Amino acid sequence: MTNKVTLTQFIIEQQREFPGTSGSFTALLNDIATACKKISHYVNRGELIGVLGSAESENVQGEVQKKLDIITNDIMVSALNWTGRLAGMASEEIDEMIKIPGHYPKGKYLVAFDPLDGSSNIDVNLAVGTIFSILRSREGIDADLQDFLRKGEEQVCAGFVLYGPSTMMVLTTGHGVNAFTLDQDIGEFILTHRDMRIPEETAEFAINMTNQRFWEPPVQRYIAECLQGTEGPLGKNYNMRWIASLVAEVYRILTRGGIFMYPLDCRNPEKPAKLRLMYEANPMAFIIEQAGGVCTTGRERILDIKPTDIHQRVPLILGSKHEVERIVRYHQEN
Ligand SMILES: O=P(O)(O)OC[C@H]1O[C@](O)(COP(=O)(O)O)[C@@H](O)[C@@H]1O
Ligand SMILES: [Mg+2]
Ligand SMILES: [Mg+2]
Repeated sequence: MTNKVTLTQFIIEQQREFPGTSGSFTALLNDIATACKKISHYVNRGELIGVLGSAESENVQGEVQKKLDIITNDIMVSALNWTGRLAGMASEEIDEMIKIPGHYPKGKYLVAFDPLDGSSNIDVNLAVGTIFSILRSREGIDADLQDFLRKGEEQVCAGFVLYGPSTMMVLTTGHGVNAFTLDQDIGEFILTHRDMRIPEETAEFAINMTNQRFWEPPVQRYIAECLQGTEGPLGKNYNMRWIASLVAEVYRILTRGGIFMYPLDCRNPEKPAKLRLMYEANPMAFIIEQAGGVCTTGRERILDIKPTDIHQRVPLILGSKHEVERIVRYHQEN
């Protein structure tokens, strides 16, 4: 690769299109990239440094935390809270909104993040990731909950880092989707995938089939039709994947198309969905739409949802345009 473009160079180039930008956004992205490089180090070393396994504690979601859920959360918080670029943070692993300590300056951005996505995979050495969503806030003032509870439509940036065979950052600032591969030799994220586009057609779906009996009729119908293959109304044979890691599923869909579903289910009326709006669904929806895909609950565009809680859960259906639109139609017909 002749001319290696680093993440910093790429963002500065993009920012040049907006006269008057202060550079604090570029600096914030570099802070996040530095934190994720550190996380990549920990994830890569695993039991060599004794970080695998359970932490025997529960998070606000009622999930037993992995040691790395806590370690990656601390890495993100300590990389971001002192920089003067943030007015507040929110994390999957912390109950309340995270305030910037009093003695640090307050900035004009908010970051909501899932420090370790796909955490059930970490002990079995499968792909995991970090997901982040950036919103603007009132500069120099401690953010409050209302500053956070804004539609995904208002995000200024969304991204995720995939810790897979290679470590990659996927990013959008509302001008398309680009991916960067971490060059471990120089410790830089290098632009390797420019302007990623999701194919509109697909014959590959991802869903946790073991939840089938809890799904609503539109999803039951769609999956039944996929399984009928060429003999069925969809007239083509489908393939199935389930990695149990949202970041890995979304990266696959960005690369070769597909549809991912964690739909509404009737198992527990208190918890009708699994994935979280602020730091899973919203950032992925921004990325998917910027790459030409569609992202919905089945009934509502994810980016139009007005959040009511930092840890709110939503049904999530995303991917190739024509396939997701079919499922939205099935919900309307139902
Ligand atoms: O274990 P299940 O039900 O298959 O769910 C897998 C899903 O849960 C998640 O692991 C939830 O994310 P966390 O690991 O951050 O809690 C997603 O990445 C993944 O898509
Ligand atoms: Mg997650
Ligand atoms: Mg997580």
